[in-house]
Amino acid sequence: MRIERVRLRRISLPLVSPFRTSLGTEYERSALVVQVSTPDAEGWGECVAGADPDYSSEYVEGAEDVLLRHLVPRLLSAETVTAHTVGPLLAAVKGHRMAKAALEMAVLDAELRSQGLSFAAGLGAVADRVPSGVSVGIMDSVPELIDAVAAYLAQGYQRIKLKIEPGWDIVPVRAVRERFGDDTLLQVDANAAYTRADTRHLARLDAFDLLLIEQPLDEEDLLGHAALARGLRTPICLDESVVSARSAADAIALGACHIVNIKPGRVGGYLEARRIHDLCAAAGIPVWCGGMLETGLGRAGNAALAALPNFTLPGDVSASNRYFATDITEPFTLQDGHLTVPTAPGLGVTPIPAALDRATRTTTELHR
Ligand SMILES: CSCC[C@@H](NC(=O)CCC(=O)O)C(=O)O
Ligand SMILES: [Mg+2]
Repeated sequence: MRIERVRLRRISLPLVSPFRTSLGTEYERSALVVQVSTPDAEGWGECVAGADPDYSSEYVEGAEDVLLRHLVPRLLSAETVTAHTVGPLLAAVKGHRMAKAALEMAVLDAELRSQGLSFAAGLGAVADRVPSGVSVGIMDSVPELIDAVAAYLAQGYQRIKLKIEPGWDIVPVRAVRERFGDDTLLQVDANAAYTRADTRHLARLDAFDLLLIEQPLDEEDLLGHAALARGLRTPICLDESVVSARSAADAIALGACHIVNIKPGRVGGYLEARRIHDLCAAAGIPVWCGGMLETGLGRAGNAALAALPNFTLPGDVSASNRYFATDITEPFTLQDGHLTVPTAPGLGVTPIPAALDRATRTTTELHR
């Protein structure tokens, strides 16, 4: 395909409620929407980098800059581009995986739309709906947490993930386990808030029959996670540490994880996400689809990805209203605790122009 034009929209969507993690509190979602125009189809992508470089080194202004000055020009000057050649075309630019992922996602969307193929068909989905888990932030009190979890379970969510940090871990997890019983699927996510010195403290979480403990230590501390895995019964899951198939293979070889949270934006795109899925399947490592508070665009791609065969644990692919009162696409809604995998060509969704305009703060366009 020949890329004629790329349009970047910086958007902002208010969150329905503050989302607090060990990294801080978010009140609105800043993101970048990428629109790629080709003679055959338009393609849409979403950059998941947040407002601040706290989850990873990427942040929305930095992603916008590297897209405009280094990544998009490389695609506009190429004679033809396919989703599979985006990676090699951009390889000379080091890092910036979330920015690259957004561009590859838009090219993949345009390519699949022009072929009349859905993301699900293009990626190899084997299910037409996926179970939805939900991520629950750190709250001001245990009663407030209990009320929030009760509401999510009443909506049908299949799995509860609790954000934890030192000072908010054992007590809230015990309260949720005791209030909602042993059958509730429960896991925690520390966003790297602990250190190797916390092993004995984290081992106290073994009492609560958790599915996993997500990213307890620093993203670069694979040996620390391997040591922690030897000290705990609860499986270790990595998120921030896994940025590519290579890093997934290294983490598995070192015994640093039993489970992997796959996020297409974090690993450089849906194609690398599939490579990680396949590598984990070969190693007997189950995976699930993580979330980065995506709009309906990323949510659509993630629902398709989560339908691949080795995504055997409920992911953070929630309904749109978990975060947004109004999404920029038709909202994803929970049906019996599941999201339906889109079947229309490409992502299967497109932004609603009025909603996209309302969310747009700036628009920048680059042409061939
Ligand atoms: C720092 S908040 C974004 C990253 C976080 N994501 C979630 O907790 C799920 C967010 C979602 O439901 O999209 C994670 O570390 O897994
Ligand atoms: Mg996480």
